[in-house]
Amino acid sequence: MSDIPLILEPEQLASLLEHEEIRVIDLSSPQNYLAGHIPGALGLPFQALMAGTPPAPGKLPSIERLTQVMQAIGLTPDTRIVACDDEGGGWAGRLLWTLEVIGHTNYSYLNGGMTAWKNAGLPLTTEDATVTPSSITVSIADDAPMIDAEQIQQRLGQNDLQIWDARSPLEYSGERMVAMRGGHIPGAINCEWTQLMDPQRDLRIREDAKEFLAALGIDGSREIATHCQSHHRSAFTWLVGKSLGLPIKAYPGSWSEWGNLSDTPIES
Ligand SMILES: O=S(=O)([O-])[S-]
Repeated sequence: MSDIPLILEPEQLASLLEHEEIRVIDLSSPQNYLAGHIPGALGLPFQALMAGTPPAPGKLPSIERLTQVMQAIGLTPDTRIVACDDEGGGWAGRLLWTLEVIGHTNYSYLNGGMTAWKNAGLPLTTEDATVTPSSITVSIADDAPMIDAEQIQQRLGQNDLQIWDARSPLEYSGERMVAMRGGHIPGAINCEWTQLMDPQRDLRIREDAKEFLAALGIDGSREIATHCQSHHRSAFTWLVGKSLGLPIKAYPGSWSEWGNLSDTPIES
């Protein structure tokens, strides 16, 4: 299973579905999942992956809760997780980022998610998937791709960290306020997450993503920290950066933390 690419096309996944180690996890809305999913795919509500508590609901849940979630999806070290969703990769990215955080790098993303799967005319089922829970224990990897507010503050001005803000231009400028304070982290580059999806190719990752990002100044010459409001949109931008081989981490506290602290530096 080790030769399966990170970014998997629908036809490639279709040919792998019979393999025991493959586990497709669908983070589509519950309605969309129930209406039809990939045979054998298990539905996972995104809330399972978020702390969910104010002011920064996008932080990681407790390690106990993460362990329960990973056991419930039957994760073992040999399980190849393939994540998909119905929105172009935000929640699927959040699952894959979480797996990377716990050191489980055996995963793929279904490129274009359920949009691409359905438009390829591949089979759907409404039958519930059954999974035998595992007894895996989970811990945070030493090299987890995570950065916190304090670490970002320490590195501001050192010129070795590039902030990639995946929110909308209005959130970035501060005209749209969804925290106590509006604006962006000083020096952050704004590249809204959906710009990395190709609507002409069923929301697959755009083929020129590397050049597109480099033209904006996100070229991997510095370590990248990506964030949004609650590390949902930025889970997709993390995944895109990862798929391009860029040195990228995510800031799960995101703007819901940074913009609600009174002493963090802000540009608007
Ligand atoms: O986390 S979020 O910015 O998508 S609300």
